[in-house]
Amino acid sequence: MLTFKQVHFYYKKGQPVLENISFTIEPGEFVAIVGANGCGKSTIAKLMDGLLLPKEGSVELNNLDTSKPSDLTRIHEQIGLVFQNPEDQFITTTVMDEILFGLENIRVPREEMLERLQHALQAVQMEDYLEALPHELSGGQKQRVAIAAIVAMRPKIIIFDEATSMLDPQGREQVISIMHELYGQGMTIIHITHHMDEVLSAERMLLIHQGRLEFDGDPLTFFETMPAADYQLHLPFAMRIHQQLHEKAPLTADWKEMIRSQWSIN
Ligand SMILES: Nc1ncnc2c1ncn2[C@@H]1O[C@H](COP(=O)(O)OP(=O)(O)OP(=O)(O)O)[C@@H](O)[C@H]1O
Repeated sequence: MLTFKQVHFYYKKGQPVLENISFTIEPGEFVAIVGANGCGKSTIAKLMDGLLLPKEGSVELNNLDTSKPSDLTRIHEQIGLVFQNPEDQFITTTVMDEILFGLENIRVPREEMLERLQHALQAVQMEDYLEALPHELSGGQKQRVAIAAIVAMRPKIIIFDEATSMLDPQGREQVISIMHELYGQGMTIIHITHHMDEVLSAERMLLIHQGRLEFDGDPLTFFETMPAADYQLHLPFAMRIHQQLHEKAPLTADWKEMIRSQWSIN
């Protein structure tokens, strides 16, 4: 369980970025975090991981507190971060070394390393690229290797911080599908994104607006009932089309079903 309790944060005193943010994410949830540029989404990701500390309030992961230095190692073991630019994450020369590097750091036994390596590459469908050089891969493949390196560490939570934003539509779809695979296996997925079509694939959406948590709930409900444009958010494509066809008509159950089935949401 990941809990933000009345979190306040600023980089410069007198210029608050986050004010009184409280929410709890249960194990196995798929949560999208959205909001306009600069609203504080990446700051939230860094607070979750203990890279930043709240100025007031607390961030706790399974009774571990990010403000306690003695808790940080165990917090880092449980949270993996995937960033927008996978190249920022690469340290070594081959795909295999990239994944083994993290495992060596946390002293995983050799036999288990091979099993984790195989499983992680399978999860992102990159088994055939063991000896490939990460820098020579396509953008989508690089991102999948970055995800494999995190998956191999077996975190409980993976935060994807705009991890699809540099990818073409096919690459985005692959990454979203990997998120759903991991979610299906019980992992907690936190997806920070500007793509509202992707938000519909989450079961819950947190909207940050002017430093505050403005909405916490079902994404479809948000787009049906709240003025997305007021928060600098686009309507998802399917809902835009529906709105143009049936100006202001409420979404029918079968339309909702169709939108959900696009992402195989149950
Ligand atoms: N290291 C820093 N020092 C000072 N200000 C910062 C720092 N990092 C971020 N900020 C500021 O804090 C605010 C929130 O930034 P953050 O990166 O969390 O927003 P975001 O919602 O992730 O933005 P985007 O959608 O553009 O990626 C912004 O005004 C940003 O300029």
